[in-house]
Amino acid sequence: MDASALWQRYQDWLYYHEGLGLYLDVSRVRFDDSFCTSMKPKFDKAFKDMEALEGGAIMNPDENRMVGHYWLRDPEIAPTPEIKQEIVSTLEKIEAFAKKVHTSQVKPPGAPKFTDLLSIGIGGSALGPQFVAQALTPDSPPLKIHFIDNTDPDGIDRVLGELKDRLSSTLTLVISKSGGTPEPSNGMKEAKHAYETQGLDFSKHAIATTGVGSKLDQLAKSEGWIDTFPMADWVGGRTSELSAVGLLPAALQGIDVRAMLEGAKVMDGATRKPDWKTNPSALLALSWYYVGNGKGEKDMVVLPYKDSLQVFSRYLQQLVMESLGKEKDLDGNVVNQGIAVYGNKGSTDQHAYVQQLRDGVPNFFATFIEVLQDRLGPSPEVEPNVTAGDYLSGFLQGTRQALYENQRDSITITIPEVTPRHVGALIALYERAVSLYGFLVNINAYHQPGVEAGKKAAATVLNLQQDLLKVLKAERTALSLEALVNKAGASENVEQAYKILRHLAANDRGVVLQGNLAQPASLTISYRA
Ligand SMILES: O=P(O)(O)OC[C@H]1O[C@H](O)[C@H](O)[C@@H](O)[C@@H]1O
Repeated sequence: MDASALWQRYQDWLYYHEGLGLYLDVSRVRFDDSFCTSMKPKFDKAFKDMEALEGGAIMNPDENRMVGHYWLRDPEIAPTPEIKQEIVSTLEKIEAFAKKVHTSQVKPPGAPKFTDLLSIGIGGSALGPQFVAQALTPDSPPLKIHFIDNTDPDGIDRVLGELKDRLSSTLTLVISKSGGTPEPSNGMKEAKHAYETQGLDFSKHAIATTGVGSKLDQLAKSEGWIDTFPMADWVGGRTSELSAVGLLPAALQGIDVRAMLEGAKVMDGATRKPDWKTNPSALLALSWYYVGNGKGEKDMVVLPYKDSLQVFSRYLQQLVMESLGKEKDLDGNVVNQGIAVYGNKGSTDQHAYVQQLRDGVPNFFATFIEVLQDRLGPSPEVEPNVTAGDYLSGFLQGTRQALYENQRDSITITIPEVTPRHVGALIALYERAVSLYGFLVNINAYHQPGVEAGKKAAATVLNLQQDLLKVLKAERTALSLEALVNKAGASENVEQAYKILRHLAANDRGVVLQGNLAQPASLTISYRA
C-alpha cells in the first residue's frame, strides 16, 4: 500500500473517544472489508452474549458464577439491589477508611501515623495494584506502597528489610479472594513474624481484602485485625482492579479512585455499543482474531512508550492469557485457545528484542501505547528543537513503520496523559476486548482450571516432603535414595523425592546427601537434627 492509501486507511479506521481523548489505530492490521464482513455474525452473537453477561447471566458455567466486573463502575446496572448496595457500600467504606488512615484516626499503636503500606497478594490480587501504583502514585503519597507477591524467602527478606525501620508505622494489607492461596498466606505469616520479632502486635497493623467467610476472613476476624474488606464472588481475580482489591490500596496511596471508576464507566459506555467499527474493544478483538486466525497464532507484544505504564504489559499478560488460554471450548471440544502476551516498554525494548520483531520469526503483532503528554511542565532541549520526549515519540513511530514495512501488524493506542481516569479506561477497554474475544472463540474466559492443576501437583510435592522427612527422622543410618523412596511409599516419584531432598540439603534442613552429586541414584541420604 502506498503512503497516500495508508494515510487514507489510517483515517478510515481511526477510532477517537472525545471524552477521554483516546485514539485507537488498527490501520496497521491488514484485514480487509471481506474479512470484516465475514466476522459480522460472530460479533452479533458476541454482543448479545455481552448483554447477557452484563445482565447477570451465569457466564462462568464451570464455577456457576456471574461475571460482574462491569457493575463495579456503574452499580446502577447491577442485576439486583443487593449487589448494587454491596458495591456502593464497599466503595464508601474504602474511602472512609483511607480518610481515617490519612488523618491518623486509624493509626498504629506505637507511632503517630501509618507511613507505609505492605500489600501481600499474588496474580489478580497483585498485578492490578502494582500496575496502578506504578502508573499513578503521587510524588509524595500519604503511604508508600511495597509488595510481597511471591513465596520467595529472599524476595520477602528484601521487602521486609526495606521496611525494617518503619515496621511500627507500616499497615499490612493481605489480599486474597479465595483467602487460601499459599503464597499470600506465607507472605502474611512471614510479615507477622517480622512484626512479632520487633515486639509489635501484627493484628493492630493488619487489614484484609478477601471473600466473605474465607479462611483469611475468619483469621482476620478471630485475631481482631483492624478491618476487612469484601471481595465479591462475581468478580474474578484478573478483573478485580476496580473492586476493593485495587481500590483500597489506591485510595490509601492518595490516588483518585472515583476518577478511575469514572474512566472505566465512560469506556464501558463506548465498548457496550453493538457495532464493531465504532466500538474500540470490538476493534481490538477483531484485530486479535484477524492476526491470529482466531487461534492465537500470533503473540501480542505490548509496548507502552512510558515508564509509568511498564507493568501494564504484565497486567495484560494475566488478563489475556488466564482468560483466553483454554483447552476446551464451551461445547467441550479441545481447542487449546489463547493469545500469548509479553512486553515491557519502549523505547527500552528496541535495544533488546525488537531486532527479532523486525527481522526474525513473524509470530507476533505489536500493541504500542502512546502517551501524548511527555511530562508536567516544559522540557529542556537535548538538541536544538528536540526534547527527550520527541525522541521517545520518534522511536515509537519509527518502530511502528519499520515493523509494517516488514509485514508485521501493529495496533496503536494513544492517550493524552496517564491519569486515574485514563488508567481506568485502559483497564475497561481490555477487559471488554477479552470478554468479546472469548465469545468470538466460544470459550469460558472466566475460569482457570489449568492453574488448579498446578496447585494440586505442588500440594503433592509438599506431602511427599513430609513423608520423606518422617522416614529419615525415624532412621538411624543413611539410606540409599531407592530405599528411602520405597520406605516413604513413593517409588513412583523418585525424581520428585530427589529434588525435594536436594532442596532441603541446600537449606540446612537436616538432610545430608552423600555420594556423587552428578549421579543422583548413587546418593545416600541421612538426617541430622
Ligand atoms: O486472590 P487469590 O484467591 O489469592 O488468587 C490469586 C490468584 O491465584 C490464582 O491461582 C488464580 O489463577 C488467579 O486468577 C488469582 O488471581
